[in-house]
Amino acid sequence: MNWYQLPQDEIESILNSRMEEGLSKSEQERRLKLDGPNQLEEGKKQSAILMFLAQFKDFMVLVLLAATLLSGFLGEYLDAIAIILIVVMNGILGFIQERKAEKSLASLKELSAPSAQVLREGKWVSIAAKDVVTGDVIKVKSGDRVGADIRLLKTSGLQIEESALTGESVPAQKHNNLISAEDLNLGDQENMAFMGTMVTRGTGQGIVVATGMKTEMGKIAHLIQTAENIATPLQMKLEQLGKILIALALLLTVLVVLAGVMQGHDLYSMILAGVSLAVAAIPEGLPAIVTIALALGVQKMIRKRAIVRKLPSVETLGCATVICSDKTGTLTQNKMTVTRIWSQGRQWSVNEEGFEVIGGGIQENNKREDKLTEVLAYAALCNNAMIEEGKKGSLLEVGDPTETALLVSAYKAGITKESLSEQFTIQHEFPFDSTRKMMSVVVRDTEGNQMLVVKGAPDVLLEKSDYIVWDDKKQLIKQAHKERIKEAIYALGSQALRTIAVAIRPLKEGEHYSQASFAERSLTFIGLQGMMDPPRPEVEESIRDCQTAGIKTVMITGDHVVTAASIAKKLNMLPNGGRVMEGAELAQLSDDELDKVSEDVYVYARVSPEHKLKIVKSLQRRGHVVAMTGDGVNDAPAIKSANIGIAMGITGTDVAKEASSLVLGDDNFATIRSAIEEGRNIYENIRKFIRYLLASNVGEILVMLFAMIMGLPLPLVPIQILWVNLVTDGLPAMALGVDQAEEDVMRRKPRQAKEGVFSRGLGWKIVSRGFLIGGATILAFWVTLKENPDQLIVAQSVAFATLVMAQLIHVFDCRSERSVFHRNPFQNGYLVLAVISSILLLLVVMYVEPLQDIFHTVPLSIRQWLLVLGMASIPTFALAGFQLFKKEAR
Ligand SMILES: Nc1ncnc2c1ncn2[C@@H]1O[C@H](COP(=O)(O)OP(=O)(O)OP(=O)(O)O)[C@@H](O)[C@H]1O
Ligand SMILES: [Ca+2]
Repeated sequence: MNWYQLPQDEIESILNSRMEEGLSKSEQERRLKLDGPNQLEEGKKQSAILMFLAQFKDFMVLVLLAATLLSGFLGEYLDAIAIILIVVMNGILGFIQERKAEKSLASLKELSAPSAQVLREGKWVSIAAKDVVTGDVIKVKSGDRVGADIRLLKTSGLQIEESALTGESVPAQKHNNLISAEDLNLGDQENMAFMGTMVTRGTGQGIVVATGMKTEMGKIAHLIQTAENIATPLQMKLEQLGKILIALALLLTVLVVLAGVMQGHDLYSMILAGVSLAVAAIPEGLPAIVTIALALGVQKMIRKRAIVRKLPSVETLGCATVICSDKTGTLTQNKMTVTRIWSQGRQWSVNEEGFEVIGGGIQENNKREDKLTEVLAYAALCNNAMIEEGKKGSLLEVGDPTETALLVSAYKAGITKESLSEQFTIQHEFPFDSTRKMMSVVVRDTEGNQMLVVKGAPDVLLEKSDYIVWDDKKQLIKQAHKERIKEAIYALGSQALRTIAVAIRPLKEGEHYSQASFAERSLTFIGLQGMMDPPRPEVEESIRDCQTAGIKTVMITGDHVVTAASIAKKLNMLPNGGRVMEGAELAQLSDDELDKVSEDVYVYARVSPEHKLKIVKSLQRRGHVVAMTGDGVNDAPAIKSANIGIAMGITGTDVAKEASSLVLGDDNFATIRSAIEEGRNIYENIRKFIRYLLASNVGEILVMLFAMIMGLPLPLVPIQILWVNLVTDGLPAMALGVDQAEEDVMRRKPRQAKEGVFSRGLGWKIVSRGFLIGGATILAFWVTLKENPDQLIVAQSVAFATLVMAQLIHVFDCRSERSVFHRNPFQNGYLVLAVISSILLLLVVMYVEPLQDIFHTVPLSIRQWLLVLGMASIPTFALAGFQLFKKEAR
């Protein structure tokens, strides 16, 4: 038996569910326990223990452990145990960092989980797709990803793209009829919808027949294991860089060992020191900290309602040079109110009380004219929204704001859907789509006359009109009429009003069309309604911020040119000399022609979603990094090709969201701005700790190298090197990863997408500060050794303290691209805490007696501490002070 061969009643009885009712909440919960969640199983995750052990698989760590064991056998128990402890602690630190990174990534995935519409005891509710069970009555619409296997029992123009299952990329037409054939393959089961496929058109309802791994998708799921967590470009660059750094660190270490042996140090202690140095100098923590910085930044973005779906886009965000944004709902509030009505050359203004003729001066409040009634009634008839009288005379509105606005204007004249339904029954609907820019219904009145009622974009409707009602008579439309209508459209549009026109066509008995393009022609033009959609208050400032940040903002809208341009002006998006281009013109231009002008266009009006792709491509050819918003199925290609594809969280379809790398939880333009700011900041933070970590490592290596070259004894013992690495690489580096943005991040030009890790002077800063850290430390060591020639341990303690303090001071310098004097050092509380605890740990190993033995330290005198602090300040303040001096001198 196959589901597609069964009639509705049999399916209902097998699954114990009814199409009109759906399941109850308790029944759904029971079945969910029985069948398990409606999810495809993911590949096995690495267990915690394995992840912990993986921290030690590093080659140099193994060498260190081996060398330590050797020294243990040779009787240096204390040293051996201490080294092993530090290595283990290093492993724990790495483990915690990696775990945290993974957890944050997992919670990100959760956020973008899809939902489903199901019937619960007769009421439609939205639930998480993973809670859907067999027997659930479920509904899908254009733009949805199907959440389970469904036997379709009601469909309306439903088309589903099933390439994920069948390989067929042309959408399949679906219906709800019984199919009797045996052994149909999935592609031919036209009354079924399968999990993971995409609805490209129409709507459908049905009963869920399989969930989770039992679905057709589940059966092949092992073939398509999700390969998520792609590394970001920066992570990949760092991985390459990591290899170079390892090689470099090893090379320098070998150099240190060789120089030491040549200077007469004994081979064994040099090797142990060398291996410790290599372990310390290899920045093994870098990838994990990068991930943490990315993940924490992303969580911060979520709090600002920007949900990142693809981690790499966090980096790209900071490089954006153009934002192409929808108008309605993103730049404006999508709260529509009809304020003007035009019909037969007469205009009314609409306010709370009612209608008022403009220009004529005659108050006709509450006295309805037929011309007015027709425009209002037809717009309410061809309408999918609903309004209900709520408490205290307020109106509850459900549906598309454009449509509720039309219901409200009709309501003000006493026309409601209920009163209309006494007169008309709706027989068929051609739903609205942004390409046709209109919607129509076929209605029959009480006398049995059929007619088509259309509402939509006025300029488009006018093109399709052969007649007009003028002087209350239907007549052929003349040029003069058209001029009057165009004037009216222009007048409404320049007041930033969105315009909707209404038209009709009487149908002959039995005349019926299955396609909108045949039905919507030879119309009779009735009138216009103009509605206000105020700009979102925060948008103007965000647009200004973007301009200061070197980012161009472009409006792309399906709305009329004049309306679009006048809103763009209000928002300061349209500079003097900036161009406004219409979709029709855009469609005519070749790619080359468009490239010549796309730089100057700030508003694209009356565009179809398909045009967005053309705009993205052109801007990209001009070298732009493009952020592009969208919500519908046909926005998906543009969202995908944009460098940063942005989907609307509220109005967006599953398809758009899946194509996107960023979802706006509130559909608000201001959120894009915040995301870009955060994206820039995350990248800067990553640069900050790369700079800090690498400069520290360069310093560590150079101390040893200088000592060997100068023929001095070892300035640091292995355990000290390892300790420095553990303490300074851990907390302070992580605290830099969550540092506050510099005040001027949004006043800089966008970063070049191709820029290298070390660009903008970072490489120089690392080398110069590392050199100074190494130099200052060796100087402190040398001075102390001169004073106490036979007390190496004192000089080593001074070197140890100097190296640590130099790094802990330098960490504050890393917070700014300019210099340490530009920022308040106490602003980042985490960093202050990290530094204080590191200093305490330093004091502990220097002043707690049993630890002194292990760490080869002795307490220092005040004079020696002054030396330590003086030397440790040099790397940070010398250059910064010099620069400050230079600036002041200028
Ligand atoms: N529900 C509807 N029924 C009929 N016509 C509509 C409806 N919604 C919008 N229109 C008309 O179609 C035009 C294009 O609408 P579309 O949804 O493509 O873009 P938009 O909402 O105006 O702007 P944006 O693209 O910025 O969201 C509108 O200007 C309006 O005239
Ligand atoms: Ca280090």
